[in-house]
Amino acid sequence: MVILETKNLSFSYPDGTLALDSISVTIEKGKKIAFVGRNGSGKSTLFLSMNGTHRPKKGEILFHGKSMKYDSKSLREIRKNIGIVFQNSDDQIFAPTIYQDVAFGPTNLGYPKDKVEDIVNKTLEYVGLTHLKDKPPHHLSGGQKKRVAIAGIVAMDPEVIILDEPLANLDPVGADEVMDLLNELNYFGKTIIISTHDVNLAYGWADYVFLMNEHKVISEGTPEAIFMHDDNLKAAYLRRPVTLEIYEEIKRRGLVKPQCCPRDIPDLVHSLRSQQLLWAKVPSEVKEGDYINLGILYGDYAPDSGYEAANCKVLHIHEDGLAIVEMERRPYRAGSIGIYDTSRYSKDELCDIILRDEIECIGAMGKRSKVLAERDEIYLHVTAGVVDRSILNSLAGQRCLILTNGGMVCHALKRIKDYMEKSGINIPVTVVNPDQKKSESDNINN
Ligand SMILES: Nc1ncnc2c1ncn2[C@@H]1O[C@H](COP(=O)(O)OP(=O)(O)OP(=O)(O)O)[C@@H](O)[C@H]1O
Repeated sequence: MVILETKNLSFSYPDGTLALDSISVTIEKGKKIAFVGRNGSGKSTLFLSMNGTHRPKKGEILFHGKSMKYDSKSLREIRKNIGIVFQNSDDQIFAPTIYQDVAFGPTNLGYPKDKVEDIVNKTLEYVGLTHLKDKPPHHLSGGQKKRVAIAGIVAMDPEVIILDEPLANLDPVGADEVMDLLNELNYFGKTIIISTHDVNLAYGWADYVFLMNEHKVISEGTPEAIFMHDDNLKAAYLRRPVTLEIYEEIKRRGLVKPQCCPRDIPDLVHSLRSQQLLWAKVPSEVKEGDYINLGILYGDYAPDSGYEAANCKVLHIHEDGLAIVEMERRPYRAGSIGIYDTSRYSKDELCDIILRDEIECIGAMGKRSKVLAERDEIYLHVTAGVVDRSILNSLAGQRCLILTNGGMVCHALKRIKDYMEKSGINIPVTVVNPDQKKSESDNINN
């Protein structure tokens, strides 16, 4: 279903600078959309047009199929439903305290005081800023300010959230936290639109990509369709994403399956091709006939087993120290992934599960789970890219546990099941503390 649309949209600034030149885009509801283009290509101007801040010189914008109007009542309605998070958080945050800042939107919408209080408290908890609510925003770090700005928009419960360069000036942990938040919002049905020059982010994250250059959309499509074609990237002065760059290099060496389009590390690992004989550099003490462990490959090697560590027999050592080695199949079971739902958190239960299941790798997704783990001194091995990292670790035989809550439980399960389906590798995965009441009622209903 289309939620937002622009038709032949053109816009020039009062000084005559043309910023948008006949832009026609269609945004599907519930999708993750990235506008990618170099500086000055028109992304920010397009976003400000999409929420009615800029009035187009030509063309129109449609929200739910209705042409945007510019009287104050219509604009208020549009801005409630299409929220923008600016690139620079200081342009967005202005109230004396974080609480007041987040309360600004809902108050302006005319909600009663107790409703505003309820919304702000829930939103601050959601973005993990409750403990800072009475602080002045200018004392916060860049990542915290970004979360306040997002909270201010989320508090109005818009259908579409637009973020201009959401990761600009954030450190890797701050960036991961913001992306976790956006994924969660999208999982609960929000349409998320971002602008970025980061091709890796757009390629790995988006469902659909628009490439912009010189005030125009020059191509659009799935990330695979856009980023596999150098012509597209050249035209927009962009580079190829790193995962594709690595894939192409190892493809040239015949080490991967052809026609893959890896979007993340698990995809890249899965694209590796089986090889029976290969050249390898071996330590000087190794003799012909020895076994050495060269690493881990799986998939084609052992289609019936979940996982395989490839041990290699050294057949011949060449005088330059390189050896021809033959891979031997040594199937092992994959590790496992447990998901612990922290909305039913109990420290004692969690510690029992960690001991009982001999968990080797614990990751936390979402602010609430991280805060609980920190409070109770549960050591977290992974705090970013938690699902992918757990998949990779479980493929290497580890027993992993993901702490998360709410809709992210289903999100993590889905991501792992999608990977299993795509790769044909079976990773045991369960919610280790299921909702008893819900499972009983599910049983009754079934
Ligand atoms: N207030 C303004 N007055 C005049 N020209 C402007 C103004 N704001 C932006 N422009 C011009 O409009 C064009 C599009 O700018 P815009 O900020 O939309 O691009 P962008 O893709 O968001 O860039 P960036 O990636 O640097 O944020 C540029 O040529 C820019 O110089």
